[in-house]
Amino acid sequence: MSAAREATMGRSAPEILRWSRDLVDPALRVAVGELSGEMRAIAEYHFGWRDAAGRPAEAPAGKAVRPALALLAAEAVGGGAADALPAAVAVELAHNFSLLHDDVMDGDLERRHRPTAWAVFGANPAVLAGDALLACAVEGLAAATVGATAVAAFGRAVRELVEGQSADVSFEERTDVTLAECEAMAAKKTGALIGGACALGAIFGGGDAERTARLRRYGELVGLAFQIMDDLLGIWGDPAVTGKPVHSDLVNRKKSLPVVAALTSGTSAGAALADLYHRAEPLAGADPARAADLVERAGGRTWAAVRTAELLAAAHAELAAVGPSGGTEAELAAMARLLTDRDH
Ligand SMILES: CC(C)=CCC/C(C)=C/CC/C(C)=C/COP(=O)(O)OP(=O)(O)O
Repeated sequence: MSAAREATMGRSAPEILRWSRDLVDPALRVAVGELSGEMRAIAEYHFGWRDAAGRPAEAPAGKAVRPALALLAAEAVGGGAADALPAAVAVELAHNFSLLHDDVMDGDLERRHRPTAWAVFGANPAVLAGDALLACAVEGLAAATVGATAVAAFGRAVRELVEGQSADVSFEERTDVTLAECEAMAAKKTGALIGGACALGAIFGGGDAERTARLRRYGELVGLAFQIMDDLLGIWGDPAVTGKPVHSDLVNRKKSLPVVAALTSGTSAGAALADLYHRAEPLAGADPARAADLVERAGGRTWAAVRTAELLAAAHAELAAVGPSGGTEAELAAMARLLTDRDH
């Protein structure tokens, strides 16, 4: 490890995100710059680098947690962050592919405090821009020298992400979703790419199969806890901070984890929530606020806190078994805390 790197050990999670962004942003812009015409305009709008008219902008960007985890995972196995740049760029491109598609599928009009890309450019162009980002990610990985293992890890993460999204969509039509099914869905929809970011970082950092698998597992566990937090924000998040409408998941009757925990709680509040969720008419007026209250009273929020603590403990055990080099164990632990205790 370089002397410069040794001097930066023990950083806070916000410092890590800033460090990662400084490293990754230029490479991400180059990758997106490979796109042409409308695909590029949409991608640059979505990333916050341009406005809808194509003028340079500095709109609120995503948190970029996946690239930071990829860089830290490379360091955890004794490699350099710079070695893992292609991994960091690939996972951020794949993440944004999924957001572009997700907004179309959900009909969401706002993301990161701005109109969604599809609301500005149309659904078909936004879907294609997402596809183009995914293709860029594969191109970038293929151009790096680590070979088939990295491409396979990336393919697995994206396949599981899509499988998770498919399960999520299928839940919309069901009234009997179990908590175990919901967790399995979230583990794929969100855990797989966060686990994939850690695995890819480890591969690019020269990690062996065992440490790579442990870092993947760490990411999957943290990713599931991250989704639980995301679900809490979808119910109780402050729209001014999240950049999403108030009670967004409840308005759409999303079967998020705290909601399914409440629905399957066997409590009278859970039964009242089921009546509200499963009736024919959409939630309107005071319904979403009432649903939020019922989730709370049925124990959905308490379940989320207990499960998050369990997942973090399991994640830290994986991390300890990796025996990360330098101070990366503390830094990965700091990232896990930031991901699961956040307001946006
Ligand atoms: C195939 C397909 C359409 C899949 C959709 C999968 C999907 C949208 C999963 C949700 C994952 C998630 C918590 C996103 C927010 O990430 P974040 O908080 O890191 O977002 P940011 O980049 O805005 O910070």
